Amino acid sequence: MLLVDRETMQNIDSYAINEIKIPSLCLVERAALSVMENINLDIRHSFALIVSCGNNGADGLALARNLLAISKDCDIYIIGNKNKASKDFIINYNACKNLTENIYSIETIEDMNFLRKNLDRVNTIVDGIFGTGLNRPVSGIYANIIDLINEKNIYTISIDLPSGFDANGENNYGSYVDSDLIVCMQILKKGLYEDNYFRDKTVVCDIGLPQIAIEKFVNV
Ligand SMILES: NC(=O)C1=CN([C@@H]2O[C@H](COP(=O)(O)OP(=O)(O)OC[C@H]3O[C@@H](n4cnc5c(N)ncnc54)[C@H](O)[C@@H]3O)[C@@H](O)[C@H]2O)[C@@H](O)CC1
Ligand SMILES: [K+]
Repeated sequence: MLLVDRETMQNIDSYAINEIKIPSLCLVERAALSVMENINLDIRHSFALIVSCGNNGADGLALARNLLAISKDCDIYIIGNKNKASKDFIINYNACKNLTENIYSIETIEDMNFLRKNLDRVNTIVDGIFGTGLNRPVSGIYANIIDLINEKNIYTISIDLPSGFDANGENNYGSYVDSDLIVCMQILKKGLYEDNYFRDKTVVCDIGLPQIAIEKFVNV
């Protein structure tokens, strides 16, 4: 079984994008579609997509765009500073803005209260807060939102990793999303494999990272 730690996955992503010149946006789109393929769209009609402004969030917004395209009910909640967002995030954010008015920034206690109330109207949460970019324990509003997701007991799909959970499985990062399903991109992360609880809830999906990029950093 092929496993990677955070640094190796970041090296593979970066080699594929910067050396092989695969557009990052294409990988994000594949990531989003691979999550979509793992959603039972016959029973899941209402979604809360909770994202921060990195590429895990870009995957989440690309998924929102694709769900909106088939007229699914989507509320999008953004945490963090959009001025520092990744370019793939911004591209998908701009498209989402033209597809729905239900996009909310979560910054204040009032925003949190709104989120707490509004989450009750959906039957599915998509967690696009952190993936392999997580490099320190979550705190502040990020921890509060993760705790709220867990409190709600709504079916929750995490993109790549449960947000707050360490890809390397080495550090106890405090709060992390108690996901029902994790759609892990391309290669299983070591931390998920080593965690009995999450391993059984994880599916790994190909997003088009080429074998030569993988073999450069992993003994296959
Ligand atoms: N272009 C790429 O590199 C691709 C990335 N993909 C997705 O993007 C994810 C990685 O994206 P990013 O590297 O942008 O990072 P993330 O989106 O995982 O995290 C966003 C940013 O949060 C910050 N951060 C880390 N720990 C934090 C904490 N505790 N509190 C607050 N902020 C914190 C970091 O600056 C990090 O860059 C993957 O897990 C995957 O879902 C895939 O879509 C494939 C392509
Ligand atoms: K996530």
